[in-house]
Amino acid sequence: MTEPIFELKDIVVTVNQGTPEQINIMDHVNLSVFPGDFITILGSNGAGKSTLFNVIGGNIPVTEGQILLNGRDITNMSVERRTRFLSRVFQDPKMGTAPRMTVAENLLLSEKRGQHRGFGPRHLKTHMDKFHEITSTMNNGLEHRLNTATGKLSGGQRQALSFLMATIKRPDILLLDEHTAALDPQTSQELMTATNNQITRNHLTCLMITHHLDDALKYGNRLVVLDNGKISYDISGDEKDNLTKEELLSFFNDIEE
Ligand SMILES: Nc1ncnc2c1ncn2[C@@H]1O[C@H](COP(=O)(O)OP(=O)(O)OP(=O)(O)O)[C@@H](O)[C@H]1O
Repeated sequence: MTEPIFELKDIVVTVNQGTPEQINIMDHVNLSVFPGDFITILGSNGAGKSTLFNVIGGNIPVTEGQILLNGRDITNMSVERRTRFLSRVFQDPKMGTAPRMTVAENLLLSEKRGQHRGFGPRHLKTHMDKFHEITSTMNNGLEHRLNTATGKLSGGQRQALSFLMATIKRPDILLLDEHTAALDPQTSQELMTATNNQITRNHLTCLMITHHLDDALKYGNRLVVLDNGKISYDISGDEKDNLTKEELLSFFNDIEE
């Protein structure tokens, strides 16, 4: 049987400890992520979606429980060290890219992450063919803007660039934090299509927070619903493929009761 690439074991995050406002914002969460899983994550406002990503990314410490990467305990590993195997794309197009640097320079920065050498113009030149190839897969004209400052791109192009920067080194885990939410509906759908193509083609392991029920149903092999700091549904395979929007909505009705 395939072993999980990443595991959350009985994770508890308690805030305001020792005060009357003490509360578990992550409440005994167990999640095993398998290689190639593409998990869509839904939950009402305040359900704990960002907390889940912050736990995985090491941005907030856990109060109880264990985090494993390929069976190795990384519970107390720093955010910086986790970036060796983990990439995250945020909702805000301004995050993740340096505005004054060109598209190609931003890509080179990601390509060379963790290295001390290889940022000069000569290095950039040797990478241009590759950068042209990968940007053209996003189907939004980014390949024609390799020498444009990132701050001058459209929001959709900038998010596409953030996505490419996050995946260029093929992370073990990719976290998409509502990465299409700040875009207009059409651009959002175009980026979602390109995202899905990249993930499936490259067999990336990905967790994606979304507020769109349709996207949560359409994409991925697995769907997780969070409620009140707990995982209330975790379905995959045929069960997910056969899930209707009405059934999915009923999960939320259950939640809100
Ligand atoms: N540092 C903190 N101190 C106290 N409460 C917190 C803290 N961080 C998060 N919370 C609370 O934990 C709950 C979960 O928050 P979280 O941001 O993870 O939800 P979310 O599902 O991402 O919501 P949204 O969809 O609104 O972004 C919320 O009730 C939030 O107010």
